[in-house]
Amino acid sequence: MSELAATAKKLDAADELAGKRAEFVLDDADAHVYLDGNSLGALPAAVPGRVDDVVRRQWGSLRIRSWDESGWWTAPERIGDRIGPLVGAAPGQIVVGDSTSVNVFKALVAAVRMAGEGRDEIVVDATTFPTDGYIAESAARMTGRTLRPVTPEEVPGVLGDRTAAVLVNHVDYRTGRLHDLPSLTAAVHAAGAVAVWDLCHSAGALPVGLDEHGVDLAVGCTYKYLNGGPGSPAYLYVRRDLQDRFDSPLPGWNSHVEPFGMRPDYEPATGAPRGRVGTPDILSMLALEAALQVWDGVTVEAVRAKSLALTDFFLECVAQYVPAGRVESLTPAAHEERGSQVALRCEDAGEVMKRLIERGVVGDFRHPDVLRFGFTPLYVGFADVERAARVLGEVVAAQL
Ligand SMILES: Cc1ncc(COP(=O)(O)O)c(C=O)c1O
Ligand SMILES: Nc1c(O)cccc1C(=O)C[C@H](N)C(=O)O
Repeated sequence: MSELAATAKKLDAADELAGKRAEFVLDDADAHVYLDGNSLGALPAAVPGRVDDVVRRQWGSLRIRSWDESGWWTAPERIGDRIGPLVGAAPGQIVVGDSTSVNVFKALVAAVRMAGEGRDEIVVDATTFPTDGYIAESAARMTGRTLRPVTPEEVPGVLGDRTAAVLVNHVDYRTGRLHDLPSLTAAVHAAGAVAVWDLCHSAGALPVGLDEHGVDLAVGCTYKYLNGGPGSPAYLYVRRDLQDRFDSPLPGWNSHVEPFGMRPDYEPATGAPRGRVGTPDILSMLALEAALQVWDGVTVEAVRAKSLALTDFFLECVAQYVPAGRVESLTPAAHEERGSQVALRCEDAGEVMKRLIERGVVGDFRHPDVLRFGFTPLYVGFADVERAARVLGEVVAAQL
């Protein structure tokens, strides 16, 4: 056994989260190493039974009664409150529903409306996952504001009296860089603007501290580190003291103060339900609720500690196994700047990832030259990490 394999064994033996892997449906450890949970989280074992019950009993037998009797109507806020502790939000501030893209739209337009008429600029993360940029451009056009794309590092330097809202990613989807949420939020507030954070790549991987850091609005998906399943609904956080000022650009009937009054005039609900739009996607939503059970007894701090240990160990193994100069890490070495993934620049990344997947190491490729490896601490172990780096070394050596 190599020295690194022996180290992996020791680290796995000491891992307090190791038992969580059994709560997921995964192949045998020697079949696949799954390092793509930052795109689609693995299936929690509790989900199929719950979905079966929701479909057969709640829908099949109870039918319409399930809106009340099975808790369908209140699911968006109930599940929002289950996500709350994972992102540092007290109850009553998160509503689950719609996609991240739709929630980016709701949050950004509402942020511009909160900021008031005098402010004519929306600042957006220029390195963002594309959907946020596309929607910010449309939101700017619709609200008559100018869009200013800058890197997160440049944000403090462009803030001023003109800034209405700022949309930033907590963790960069390509590089895995973790942006400084507390200081950027404080800078946005000092300029009198509204901060909107996209938590897709941080929620469930590291502490976010929404309430603690006074974030105004936040959105995120649930199919990555929260393991909600393909297309599972996203969520929207509106800080409690801003909820009365949240003026939704999509005021659907589910966000009405009296939805079943069927009134022609719109009067918004109070609290988190104001972020709703239309009928919730119950099947996906209740699958997500079952998926969130894996968090019982787990703290985000423990997940973060393991995440950093996994990514550190991966970088160490890559340095040992991969021929010098073949890959270059785009992910910051400093812990305070790292999310839960490692991105390696590699000239023939598309071909290399294909070979890796053929050999059972599943990461993903991002244009034009990035190998991306996501580490989900609830089901990835140190032996997985050692194997992934070793196979990567063999694959790139063969491609030379
Ligand atoms: C940062 C970020 N925002 C948004 C999205 C996607 O949004 P949606 O769930 O609407 O496809 C992703 C990934 O798909 C993402 O990485
Ligand atoms: N949402 C996705 C999908 O529907 C298909 C394939 C990938 C995704 C993703 O989530 C991609 C992911 N946001 C990324 O960071 O690349």
